[in-house]
Order: sequence, then C-alpha cells, then structure tokens
Amino acid sequence: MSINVAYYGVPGSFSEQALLDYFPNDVHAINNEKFEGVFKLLEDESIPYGVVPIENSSTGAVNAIYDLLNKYPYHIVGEVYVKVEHHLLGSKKATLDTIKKVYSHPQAFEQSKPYLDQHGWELVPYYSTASSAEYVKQADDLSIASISSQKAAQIYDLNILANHINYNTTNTTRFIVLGKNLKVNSSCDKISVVFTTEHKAGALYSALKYFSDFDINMLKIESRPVVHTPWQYYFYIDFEGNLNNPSIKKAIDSMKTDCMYFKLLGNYKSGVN
Ligand SMILES: O=C(O)C(=O)C[C@]1(C(=O)O)C=C[C@@H](O)C=C1
Repeated sequence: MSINVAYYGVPGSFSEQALLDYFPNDVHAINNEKFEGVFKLLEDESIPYGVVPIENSSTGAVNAIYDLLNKYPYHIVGEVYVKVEHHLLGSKKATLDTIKKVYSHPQAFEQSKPYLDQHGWELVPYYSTASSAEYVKQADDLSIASISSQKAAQIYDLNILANHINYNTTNTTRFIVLGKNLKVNSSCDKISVVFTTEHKAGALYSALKYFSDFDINMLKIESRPVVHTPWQYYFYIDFEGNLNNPSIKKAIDSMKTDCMYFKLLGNYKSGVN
C-alpha cells in the first residue's frame, strides 16, 4: 500500500525531488502551494509525513519553516539534501531578448542574484519554482520566464533559455521530513531542539555549555524572534546524538533547567550531503 506524503509546490519543485529521494517506493504525493499548507495537510489522519525545505547552502535558513516547526506539534523524522540547479525557462518562442519579467520563489532569486543583476528584468516573487514554470506555460507570453528545475522544464514543456544560473556550483538545499510522532531508533544520530532563555547575562552560554560538558558536537544554531516579546529569541539548535544515549539524556535534562521554554523537535538519521 502506498504512503501519503505532503510536499511544498507542484510537480517539478525541489521539494517534490526531496520527497522522491527520501521515499523512493510506493508513495502518493500530495502537494500544497504554501509552506503552512503542508503543515495543515498533516492534520489529516491519512497523511503521516510532509517534506519542506529548511536551509540552503548559499542563502541560509528558510525562516518561515523554523517558525512553523515551533507553531505545529509535528516532529522532524528525517532529512534529505538535494543539489539545486536553477535554469531560466521560457515559452517555446521566447529568447533572452523578449523577457521582461521573471517569476520564481524568492529563495531562487537570491540563489541566482549575480546572473539576474546582469539583466534589468522585473522579479516577481511567486509560489514554488515549479509553480512559476506552470504559470509561464499557462500564460504563453514571450515576455515572462521562470527560474525552475530542469524537471519543471520537461513537465511544463518550456525551453531552457539559460542554464545553471545559480551562482554557487555546490548549491544544495536541506529538506526535512515532518512526522506526527517522535521516532527514535538506533540509526538516529541528529537531534533538533528549540528553546528560549532568560534575558540576562550568560543565559545562552549556560544552556549551551552542556554541549561542551557532555562532549556533544553542535551542528547548527539559528535564532528567530519571539514575535510578541520584542528582542527575545527562539534558539534552534541541531546537534549530534541519539536520545537513547544516557549522556544525551542528561545533557538535555540539564539544558531544560536553564531554559524558559524547551521543545524537542526530533531525533533522526542525518542525510547524506
Ligand atoms: O520552490 C521550490 O521548488 C522549493 O522546493 C522551495 C525552495 C526553497 O524555498 O528553498 C527549495 C529549494 C530551492 O532552494 C529553492 C526553493
């Protein structure tokens, strides 16, 4: 029986690619055009997983996803890295000279900025990179193009007007797999948490020092504003470990005592980059 998995975008988006890489067999993919839409789809009992982008190697965090991870009760149960190559797509008769406007996801604009800066095109932020291709196909207008994947060019039958326009040749996006429950098995080697600390000298240091005390390798820190309390922050931390390891348990219990708010986001197997 196939398993229902929600993803961001439409067929040909990088999130769909991430889903297919993570769930290569028997999957029924259900899409949504908004990041929060993917989280909402998981409210349906028949959809156990969702796939969304969280971080890009050139342009950094996808902030909206960090905020949604804290807002919804889901867990990170996996991650997958996808090499992201952007192309400029246009309708069959379009050329670089006919283009006036370019549609894409804002992250794709950032990842292709030096190329776009060479042209005077108007940039129109749109939904996913693949929806942008779909839009260009439907509009059938020589003056518009999208920044999308090669797969989107095939699906929406568009021409590639310029290849590989992302400035970083190792441009990679990390996607997370959302699930409803915390799932810990022996292959899980990465933990994600979010917390707030008191607004006083040394508070963050106190919470983080347990990584050193318990010899735990911290992988990432990201901060996001606590919206209704100006200048307070949620700290999102990724670190190596398995929740069944007693010293990881102790480190987390100690950390909690230094935090005003603490949420365990997940323990999962790190993806291959
Ligand atoms: O638009 C898509 O195809 C997506 O999956 C979204 C997204 C993102 O938001 O980071 C994913 C990968 C690329 O970095 C650009 C866009």
